[in-house]
Amino acid sequence: MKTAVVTGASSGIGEAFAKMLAHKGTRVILIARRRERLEALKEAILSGGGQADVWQADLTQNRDLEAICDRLRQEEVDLLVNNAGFGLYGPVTETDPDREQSMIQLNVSSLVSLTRAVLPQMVDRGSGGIIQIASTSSFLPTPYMTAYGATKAFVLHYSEGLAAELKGTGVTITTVCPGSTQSEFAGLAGFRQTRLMASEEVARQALLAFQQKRITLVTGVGNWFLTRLPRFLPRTWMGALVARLFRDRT
Ligand SMILES: NC(=O)C1=CN([C@@H]2O[C@H](COP(=O)(O)OP(=O)(O)OC[C@H]3O[C@@H](n4cnc5c(N)ncnc54)[C@H](OP(=O)(O)O)[C@@H]3O)[C@@H](O)[C@H]2O)C=CC1
Ligand SMILES: N[C@@H](C=O)C(=O)O
Repeated sequence: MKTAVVTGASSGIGEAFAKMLAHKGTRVILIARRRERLEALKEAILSGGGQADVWQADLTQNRDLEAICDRLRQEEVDLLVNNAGFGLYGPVTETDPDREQSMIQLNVSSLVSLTRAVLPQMVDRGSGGIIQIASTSSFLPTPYMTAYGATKAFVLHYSEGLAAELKGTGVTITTVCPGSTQSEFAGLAGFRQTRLMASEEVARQALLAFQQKRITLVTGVGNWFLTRLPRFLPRTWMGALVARLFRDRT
């Protein structure tokens, strides 16, 4: 039986990944802070005949992160879904600096640590891979979600670089860039989203792209066009355009 690790499995896109992977016969290791949510998900998976384990952790806390990385080094991991993340909406001068640091820690540093924890064993075996959850925001400056967009730009560049480094090793990295998706994300970030895709649809497209060894996936045709705009418009225009779209989104 294959083993997949899903961070941020207690809601939204991560929960959808966990359910889908378990349904396909993969054992899933569920990581997030809210233990009761993870235990309920584990029960649902077990009662459907699947296998799941709960590893509760706050991935912004070094002690928790290191403990998870140690456990991962001792597991045979076939797939890591680096999904845990959150956003922060508002003018940079008005957002909470501590929350911003936590976001950078979770969206960037933890993702890198978890990636490094599983990669050596995958390369040694010559199999397995990682799905990294970035965003359509990875491609554009995102005024009013400025730091969030920058964290997701990091995820895209880091992961595409890694994918190229790993060519020929048997290990693949698929970076998934969702647009607005139904989950707890917008409420927690403090803004309104429009034209939402279901979390299940994001997970479904992502698993298919991973299976096809695609390097990058933008979910949805409209989102795909949005991410291509910077090729045709000056970067300063992109910033101004997104500022108009993102202003007054509370
Ligand atoms: N929804 C959207 O519109 C989009 C989302 N994304 C990305 O998708 C990913 C998933 O978000 P989504 O499902 O939408 O949002 P949710 O808020 O529904 O899910 C976020 C998940 O991350 C977990 N998480 C948050 N903080 C921590 C932490 N400190 N330690 C461990 N786990 C944590 C949460 O669990 P818990 O609170 O229990 O710890 C939760 O399971 C994120 O990386 C997000 O940036 C990208 C583009 C668009
Ligand atoms: N790309 C999204 C966030 O990551 C959004 O459109 O809200």
